[in-house]
Amino acid sequence: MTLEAPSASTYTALLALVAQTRALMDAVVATGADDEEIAAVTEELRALTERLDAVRRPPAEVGEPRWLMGNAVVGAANPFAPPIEIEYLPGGGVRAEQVFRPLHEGPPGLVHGGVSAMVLDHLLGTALGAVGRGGLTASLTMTYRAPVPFGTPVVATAEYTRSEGRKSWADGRMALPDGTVLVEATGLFITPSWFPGEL
Ligand SMILES: CCCCCCCCCCCCCCCC(=O)SCCNC(=O)CCNC(=O)[C@H](O)C(C)(C)COP(=O)(O)OP(=O)(O)OC[C@H]1O[C@@H](n2cnc3c(N)ncnc32)[C@H](O)[C@@H]1OP(=O)(O)O
Repeated sequence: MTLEAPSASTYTALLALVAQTRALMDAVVATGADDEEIAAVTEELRALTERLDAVRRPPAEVGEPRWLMGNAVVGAANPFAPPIEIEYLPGGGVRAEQVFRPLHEGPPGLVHGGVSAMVLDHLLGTALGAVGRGGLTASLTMTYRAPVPFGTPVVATAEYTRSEGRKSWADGRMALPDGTVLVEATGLFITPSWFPGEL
């Protein structure tokens, strides 16, 4: 069964809910509230969680209108997503600029290496999707050259490099706006034999 896209008003309401939830997550990471206040907020959150949980939707299939809304990197409906907005470059390849937050912390004051890998994995996959070579990540190799800061813009780019049958490769990197490379990634993606190949 195809899941319809949400109406414009539901979409707008959902974006507001997600933005508020992201703000909540940031506040939780940084809070210095005492135990009584933490317990009181937890109770309020329990009630809110029950209200939303009472109306669940089934997960979307690949290519359906909602299929990337729950995505952990770009999902409009996913508070965990940084979120990343991807730009398709005219000469091929993709680009995304983002400011990471304390929510993405690994070593104190720096972005977690797994978060960098998650973002670059998605960007590599999108670069391949853009040239009709969509697939699942089979392997991802990361090279961490310098720490990724939060609170300041970071630019990620990726592009298709080559294919052999169902296997395709892409390269990507994260850099400071002045071009200083922080992290590099190369990935092998495989179009599963079950995938019809049309999005
Ligand atoms: C579904 C499409 C979506 C399209 C979307 C496009 C839009 C884009 C937007 C979203 C962008 C998201 C980007 C994030 C993408 C993830 O996060 S995907 C989630 C993480 N990855 C997974 O869950 C994948 C789990 N693994 C699998 O499902 C299966 O192992 C795979 C990768 C589909 C391969 O299975 P298979 O097709 O049965 O592979 P198989 O026939 O055994 O092997 C085929 C060939 O690949 C080689 N191979 C297989 N696995 C490996 C490996 N790990 N390493 C090296 N070589 C390997 C084999 O040796 C063989 O080589 P040849 O003999 O042909 O030379």
